[in-house]
Amino acid sequence: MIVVQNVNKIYPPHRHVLRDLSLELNNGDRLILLGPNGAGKTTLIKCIIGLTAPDSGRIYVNGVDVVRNPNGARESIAVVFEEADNSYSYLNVFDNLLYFGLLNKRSRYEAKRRAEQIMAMLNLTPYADRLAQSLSRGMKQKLAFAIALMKGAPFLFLDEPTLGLDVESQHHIRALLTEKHNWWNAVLITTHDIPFAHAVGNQFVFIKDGTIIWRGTKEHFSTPADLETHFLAAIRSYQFSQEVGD
Ligand SMILES: Nc1ncnc2c1ncn2[C@@H]1O[C@H](COP(=O)(O)OP(=O)(O)OP(=O)(O)O)[C@@H](O)[C@H]1O
Repeated sequence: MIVVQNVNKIYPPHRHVLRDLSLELNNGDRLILLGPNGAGKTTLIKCIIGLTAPDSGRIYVNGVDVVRNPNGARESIAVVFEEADNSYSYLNVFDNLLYFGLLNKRSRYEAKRRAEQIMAMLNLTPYADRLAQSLSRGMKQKLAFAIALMKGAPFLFLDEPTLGLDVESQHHIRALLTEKHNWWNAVLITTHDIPFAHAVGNQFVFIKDGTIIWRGTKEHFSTPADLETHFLAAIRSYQFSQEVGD
């Protein structure tokens, strides 16, 4: 379980990016963070994985205090940032996966088995012998996702996972995220892709100006269009109340 309590983040000198933000990520959650550009989604992820420290508030990852022990907390989270390139360009796809499996203290046999499973799930098997440097942008994005899965962490964070992916690759990632398996306990996803969010998410958090303006479950939206309407209405009413308050 991940607990974020009353987190504030201010980039110097006065950029207040997260404002008293609290949320939980529980086992089984596929939590979608939806928010306009600059809302603070990536900053929130960076705070949770200990890449940047909040100015106030607490964050616990399976009981580990992220500010006091960022490395301990990070062990439990696999992250794929937008347009991530975490692969070794001079290794082929399979060797990249094998390498990261061994790095994460798996036996050679286990790392090989997992790499083969992940390649099959993401339709990367035909590319197993291709050097990472020869892959297209979208394929590199899939490889970054596959490498994150090799970590076998209980929490998976994906920042804009469908950006730049073709329709079939998006389909593979969507299927993998919604299939029943025990590869991770919970996933947190930032995206601007409403159909993807609707297909994958079971929990939704709308964020604007570093504040959570709405949270709820998938039951609120029967279609992607419903989700979009609800999201736009939440953003507009928040703007309205801000203006009234000014
Ligand atoms: N290192 C930094 N120093 C100063 N300001 C920053 C820094 N990183 C981000 N910001 C600012 O903080 C705000 C929130 O950025 P963040 O990347 O968290 O938003 P986001 O919701 O992920 O946006 P997007 O949807 O565009 O990816 C933005 O105004 C951004 O310019």
